[in-house]
Amino acid sequence: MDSRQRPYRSVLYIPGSKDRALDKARTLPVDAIIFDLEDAVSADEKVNARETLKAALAAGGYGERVKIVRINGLDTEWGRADAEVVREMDADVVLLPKVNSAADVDALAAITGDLPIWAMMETPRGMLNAAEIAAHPLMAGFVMGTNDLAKELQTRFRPDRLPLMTSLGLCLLAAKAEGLIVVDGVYNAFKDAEGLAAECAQGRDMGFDGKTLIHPAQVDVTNAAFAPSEIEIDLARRQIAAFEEVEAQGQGVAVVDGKIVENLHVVTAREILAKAEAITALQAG
Ligand SMILES: CC(C)(COP(=O)(O)OP(=O)(O)OC[C@H]1O[C@@H](n2cnc3c(N)ncnc32)[C@H](O)[C@@H]1OP(=O)(O)O)[C@@H](O)C(=O)NCCC(=O)NCCSC(=O)C[C@H](O)C(=O)O
Ligand SMILES: [Mg+2]
Repeated sequence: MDSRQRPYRSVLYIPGSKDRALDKARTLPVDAIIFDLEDAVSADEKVNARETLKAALAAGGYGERVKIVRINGLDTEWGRADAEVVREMDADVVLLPKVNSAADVDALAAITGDLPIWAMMETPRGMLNAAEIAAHPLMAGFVMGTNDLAKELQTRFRPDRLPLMTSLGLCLLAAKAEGLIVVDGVYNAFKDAEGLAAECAQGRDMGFDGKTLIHPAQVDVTNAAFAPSEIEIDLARRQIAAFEEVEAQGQGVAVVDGKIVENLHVVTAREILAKAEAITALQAG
């Protein structure tokens, strides 16, 4: 599957120390999993969690889901050993928390070699350096850490997320400029499906590929929000057909539902259809 079309609608955090959750994830319809060794694991459990997670990944059963391991920061007592163990794990990606600069990414790459790296974008300095972090040759994805960001920026929670908009926008710009995957932060109230749906819709409108999740109850809402809707698929098909018709007559502009359709709109329409097909293929596989 073309990595740009690969769905990342739902990216579920699982504490690396919790056997039941590690097992449950094998049955959940998520596009990717973040196996966490950082904030979801208490200090007392950190060392054991590494071995628990290594064994779970070796046992397999996660199918097509992208396997991302979030290590502790390299400035902590666990980070270096985590990074060394990730090299021996069956992981697709290593996720580095609290990335401040491209130098932080270099330091991880010196341990993990050519394993693709994703960055937690969750510090004020990371926001200011988002472009250089995104441009690192091993960087493949950004994850918004909206809890840490809110803490560092001393913001208040607002349903419209106005206090976080500058940060979300900076990371989206940097990620899109480099062709990275970029997924939105978590919605903490995991029993509030309505609030989650509203935040997913906002994230989708802004251009995020998907959302990070903390509980299985959040999966269906998120998968639906970040998949092309039937209305979008139908419009994309009609736009392509209308454009091909006028193009055959030597013209460059079609009109669909009273709106112009030019070549650039057809590019978007084709991406929507490709994303829908990729989701269908993933669900079938
Ligand atoms: C929030 C939770 C502590 C709730 O756990 P629990 O009380 O066990 O929930 P339930 O009883 O409703 O669970 C039902 C079953 O689902 C499984 N489960 C629960 N959570 C997960 C999960 N995340 N992945 C897979 N499976 C899960 C339970 O084991 C039950 O299974 P079963 O018994 O077999 O039916 C808990 O959901 C949790 O710990 N969530 C993850 C929290 C987490 O990862 N936090 C760190 C990431 S958030 C963050 O750090 C973002 C960023 O850095 C930032 O700064 O913003
Ligand atoms: Mg965080």
